[in-house]
Amino acid sequence: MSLPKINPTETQAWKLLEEHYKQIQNKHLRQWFKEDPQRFKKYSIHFNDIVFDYSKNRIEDKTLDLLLKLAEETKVKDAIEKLFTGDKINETENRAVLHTALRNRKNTPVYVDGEDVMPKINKVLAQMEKFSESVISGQWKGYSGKKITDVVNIGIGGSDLGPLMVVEGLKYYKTRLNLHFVSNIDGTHIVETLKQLNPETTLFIVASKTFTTQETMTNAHTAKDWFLKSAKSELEVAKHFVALSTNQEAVKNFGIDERNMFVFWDWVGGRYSLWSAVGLSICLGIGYDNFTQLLEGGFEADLHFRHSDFKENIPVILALLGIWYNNFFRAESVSLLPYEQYLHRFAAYFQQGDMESNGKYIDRNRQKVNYQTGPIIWGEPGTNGQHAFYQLIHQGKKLIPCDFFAGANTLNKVSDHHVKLISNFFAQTEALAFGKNEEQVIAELKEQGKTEEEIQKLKNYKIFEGNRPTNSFLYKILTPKLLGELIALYEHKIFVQGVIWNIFSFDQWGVELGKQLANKVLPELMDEKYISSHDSSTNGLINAYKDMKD
Ligand SMILES: O=P(O)(O)OC[C@H]1O[C@H](O)[C@H](O)[C@@H](O)[C@@H]1O
Repeated sequence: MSLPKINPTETQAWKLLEEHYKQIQNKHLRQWFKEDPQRFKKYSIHFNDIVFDYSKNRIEDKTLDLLLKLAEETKVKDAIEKLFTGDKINETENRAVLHTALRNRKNTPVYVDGEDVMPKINKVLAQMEKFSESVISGQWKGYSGKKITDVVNIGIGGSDLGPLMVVEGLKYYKTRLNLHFVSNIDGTHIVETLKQLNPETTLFIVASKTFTTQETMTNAHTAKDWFLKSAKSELEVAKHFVALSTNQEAVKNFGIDERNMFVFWDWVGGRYSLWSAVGLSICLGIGYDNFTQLLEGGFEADLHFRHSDFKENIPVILALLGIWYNNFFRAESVSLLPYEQYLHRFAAYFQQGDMESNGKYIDRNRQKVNYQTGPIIWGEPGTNGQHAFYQLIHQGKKLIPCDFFAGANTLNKVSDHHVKLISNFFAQTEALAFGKNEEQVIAELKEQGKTEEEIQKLKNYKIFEGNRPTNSFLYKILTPKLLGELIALYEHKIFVQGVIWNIFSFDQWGVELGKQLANKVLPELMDEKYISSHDSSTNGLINAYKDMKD
């Protein structure tokens, strides 16, 4: 059974939301907060150690009722069950979507084509535990008998961004190993990484779901050549190279011992794979126990998502608010702003998670949609962003809904840094919502002793309209479990939006054309002959390249 194929704009809820939007589009958050002092209580959800406050959104009870009705009419509840029970909801690739099974800590059976996948998941987890413990403890030795000190994960996209974000995010829990990530085909990436490393003490993880990705294969070969220059014998490769993949044949052909292969399956999407064998670099970076805590967090968020009433359901509410701004206010982007330096790759990770999942214009009926789908995701950690792009969020012409994240406690207590950090977080969401009106600006300028003329000259520039919506995630402290929760909540937000937009969130055909054309262009760059087989711009650039290169 597949997902329903309902055009959301044809639902009754959508039409009512359009009407409702017209009525409230100019209403100010100041007004809403004045009318209802209970807004925070009403529009916030507590889940484990997280307080999720969505009261600073341009909504009222009716908005939420209609959005929930939209979820009902587009059959989100059924879709959630299909996701968790191994239905082949990735229809264009005829695959189930079961990253949730990878973190199913209760171990209840999950079936794909009649087979319970839990035993094989557990087998790989046990392999990951044993391997990571032996490398961390130093029992695993390199070819010259030394302990491993550095681990290089070679992968790209989902085989890079997830583990990189988590290893950075949980650096506080670091093991003695130093983790490095090489993704780019630009040789600079691997060259600069290898410069710091000793082949005798370096372990390479080649992470690729397909084991055919150009970047990863090229980097893996370069790493192997570099290693063999010092190790001299192919036999030593087994001590320094492991593979994470679904493609056993290609791993063997690369020369990696099958015992050093950690498998996963076609029902794990690349951008959802950090919970699978792709998490091996996480196990090495923060230890297996912490990795299981991350899984535990993901699992608890899954239970919350699957079983909570939609009114209390963080991913569902996040998704509906996103649709409210994306499709009715016509906002084009969402900014993710962690006030937590460790989460500096969080937005980059969800750029792939969200934009590769929902950046689509063909619906589940194979037709072009007549409404907006996935937003642009971007962001940087606070407070850096405040000194860079917040000007546009506060006073620009574009509406940019923002999600803020911060811990009530820090892992690095140093003088009064944390309390200052947090004061900025609270202040920003307050400023965005309520702004500063003309009266306040004039009073402020008067107090500064400005003349009437000076006040007239300056005042318009100093007014903040406000009414900029934000969500806030305040959590107790950043732990592996907390990060697992946050990631899974956002994964499910993406899922719910894809269901409502009637698109297929788990394929990524849009990345193919560029790859195909690059393969066509590559041989054309190999000689000096000018080419004329493309359009004039592409020909011009290729021929200019031929003139310019040494
Ligand atoms: O893990 P791999 O098979 O090497 O794929 C790496 C990446 O390749 C492609 O560009 C896909 O769009 C991504 O979803 C994927 O994560």
